[in-house]
Amino acid sequence: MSTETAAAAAEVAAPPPAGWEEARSRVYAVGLAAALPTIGRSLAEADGHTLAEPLATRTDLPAFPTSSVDGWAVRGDGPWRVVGRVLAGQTPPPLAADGSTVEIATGAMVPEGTTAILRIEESARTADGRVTGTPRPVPEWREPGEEAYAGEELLPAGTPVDPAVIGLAASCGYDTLRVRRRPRAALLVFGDELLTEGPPGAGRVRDALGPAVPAWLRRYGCQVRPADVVGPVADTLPAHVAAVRAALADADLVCTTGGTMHGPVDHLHPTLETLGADYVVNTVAVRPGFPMLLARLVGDDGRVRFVAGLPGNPQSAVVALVSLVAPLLAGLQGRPMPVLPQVTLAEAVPGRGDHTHLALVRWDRAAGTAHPVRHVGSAMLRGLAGADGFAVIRPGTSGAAGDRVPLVPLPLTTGERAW
Ligand SMILES: Nc1nc2c(c(=O)[nH]1)N[C@H]1C(S)=C(S)[C@@H](COP(=O)(O)OP(=O)(O)OC[C@H]3O[C@@H](n4cnc5c(N)ncnc54)[C@H](O)[C@@H]3O)O[C@H]1N2
Ligand code: MOO
Repeated sequence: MSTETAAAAAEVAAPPPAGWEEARSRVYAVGLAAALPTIGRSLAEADGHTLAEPLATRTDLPAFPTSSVDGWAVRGDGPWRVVGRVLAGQTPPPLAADGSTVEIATGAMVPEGTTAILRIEESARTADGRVTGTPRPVPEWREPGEEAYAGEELLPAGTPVDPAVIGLAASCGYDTLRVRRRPRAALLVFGDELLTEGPPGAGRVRDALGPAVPAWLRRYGCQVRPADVVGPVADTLPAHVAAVRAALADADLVCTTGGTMHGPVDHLHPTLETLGADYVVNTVAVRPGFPMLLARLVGDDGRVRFVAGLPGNPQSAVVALVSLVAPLLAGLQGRPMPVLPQVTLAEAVPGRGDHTHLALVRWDRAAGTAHPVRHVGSAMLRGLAGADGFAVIRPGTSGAAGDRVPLVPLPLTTGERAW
């Protein structure tokens, strides 16, 4: 069979593209089925991981009755005779007699027998040194279990570990957390036309994905070491096979850029076939980004790894990241499927026939509105650099101003789009 005939036959045999939402759910499900192993991490090293078990408090919170003010812990009616002092960190003896008091510091354990705490600034001393004053009617201490009872589940498994979670875990008595190992990702850049430095010209373009994709992957929780970014890989099948095989040795997810189509030097599909990969998704009915794919490989050790084929057009590669890679990584980390916020279109956005249209927009969070940006060709990155995400225009529809549509946010952190 000639090359042309073989390519034509492959086209005919190719399965239809997956719908965008169907592709996302399928990818999430295979990610969750291959969720990464759980490990113990000290609280200092847990940021960015995912809880593998629910967070349940190890004691009542607070663990003991705790004074919330500086003042006097009193028993019975005043004036009160001072019998001691209790500071934070101490275990006080009981207040045994009516008419007695101990000086107490904020955070100190309230002695048994205390009937009220009088604030220092609302107290006075008699000539013989006794304490007088009127305690406020509301208790000035925190009762054990007021925040949570011992054993109570505070956060479910699958919760991303952030500074607030770390602080809560510490206050509940944890030294380490059971978390999912963070995904290890690698990036292979394909394309002999790519320059890795200097201005583009004379048929050659700058590699825009080698520098950018690792940063996007890190924002989705991946570890990507500098040595995990390789390219441009020579446009030959043996070079592609060797590069993907080497990257798979360590990575849970290998992303590739370019070569997803069936052009004369597009070697990704033959590479996947050579390596015995199964397609989870092979093309998605979305514009831009149609030729994106996700394939799964099971190693001799039973370990499941993934190859995400990002199209070469730079904006399309980012569409593939938000469409396939984000749900895959959520599954691998044991997190819930990302829920897409709803936004109101500030202007009309055209549909793309029977394909989903992902349209770059700036998201005004205060107003809940999405504003289409300019310079959004799939080969362009100018619009992306001023956008917060993609408005989702469903197949067979177009977006009118005022329509409510889902938004796929870019994984930007606070302050990265300050207008
Ligand atoms: N006959 C057809 N040709 C194409 C179709 C089609 O349906 N029929 N689809 C087009 C679409 S849509 C896309 S997207 C691209 C995807 O192609 P590949 O994934 O095979 O990517 P390449 O051909 O390697 O590159 C496409 C384009 O992007 C530039 N590129 C590649 N890598 C980078 C990089 N790292 N940084 C910057 N720019 C990059 C490359 O130079 C090309 O201009 O296929 C269409 N063709
Ligand atoms: O799908 Mo391509 O990604 O439209 O440029």
